[in-house]
Amino acid sequence: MREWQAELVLDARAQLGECPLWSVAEQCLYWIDIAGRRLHRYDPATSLDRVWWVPCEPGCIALAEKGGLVAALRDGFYRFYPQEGLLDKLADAPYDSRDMRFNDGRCDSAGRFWAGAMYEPRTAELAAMFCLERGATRLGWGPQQDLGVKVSNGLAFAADGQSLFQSDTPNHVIYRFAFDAASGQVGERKVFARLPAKGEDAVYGGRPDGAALDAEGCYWSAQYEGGRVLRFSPQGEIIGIVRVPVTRPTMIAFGGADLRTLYITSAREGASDDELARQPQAGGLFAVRLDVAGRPEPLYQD
Ligand SMILES: O=C1O[C@H](CS(=O)(=O)O)[C@@H](O)[C@H](O)[C@H]1O
Repeated sequence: MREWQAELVLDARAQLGECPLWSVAEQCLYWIDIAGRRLHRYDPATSLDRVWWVPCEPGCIALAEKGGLVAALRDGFYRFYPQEGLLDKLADAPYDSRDMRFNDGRCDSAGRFWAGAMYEPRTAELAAMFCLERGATRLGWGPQQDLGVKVSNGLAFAADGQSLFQSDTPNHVIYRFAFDAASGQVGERKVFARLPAKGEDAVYGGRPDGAALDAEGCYWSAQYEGGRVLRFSPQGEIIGIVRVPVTRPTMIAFGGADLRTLYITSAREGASDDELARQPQAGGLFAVRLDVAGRPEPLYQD
């Protein structure tokens, strides 16, 4: 079992840091603070972190081939142009935004933008996954994929375009779906890995939050409330652990010139005052150098 230790690189104190994305073109890391309603751009060369406020919670972002970002905010789909600070709404949210919001999402190899939505009361498995569709005269969300989960998380697309990974955080499970990158069709779902719930295991190791696949096809999953990131083999076995000095790592991204720096976002949300006093770095951005590379993030195709 390989082990690594992540270190703080940005004391951001985000309420709910999420969705880090490495821009190969800009050599910087975009990331978001969902609860803080902010978009961020961290430049490791200067340690500067630029911030933009947005009108409602951003659930996820993706890099766009024509420049800038796309963003799934609670009330809809937007294009964002960092240079101008311009946020342009292109489609309404496909759900009742009073008790649902977008959460984790990313682009597939065909440049489609996928966004999972979570039912915030978490009292039923009502989360769904939506894919943005571009028609000749219409940009909007395709049919929702009712996933039967509470919180859609951990979205990742296999390099061969034939698998889609997704986790259900409160239910401690990671799924792998059959997927067809050419058509965007989502197929049969199978359990990829299950994590012990509180009380089921001597030491609670957290629950599967955001994730990414590395160049060897291994799935790296941030363990919310577990203070670690787990590396799973393609067969779903835990083969590596990154220790994080805060309880709530939320999502990861491979970055740096060689894509061998693992960036980890984290959260303050849900932590007690006592916990925050013991973990003042909660909500920060962490990093660790690895001996395995990630893959460049697919870009959204306008
Ligand atoms: O991605 C997220 O997951 C966390 C974990 S859980 O749903 O509470 O188990 C959640 O708190 C957060 O709001 C969500 O963005």
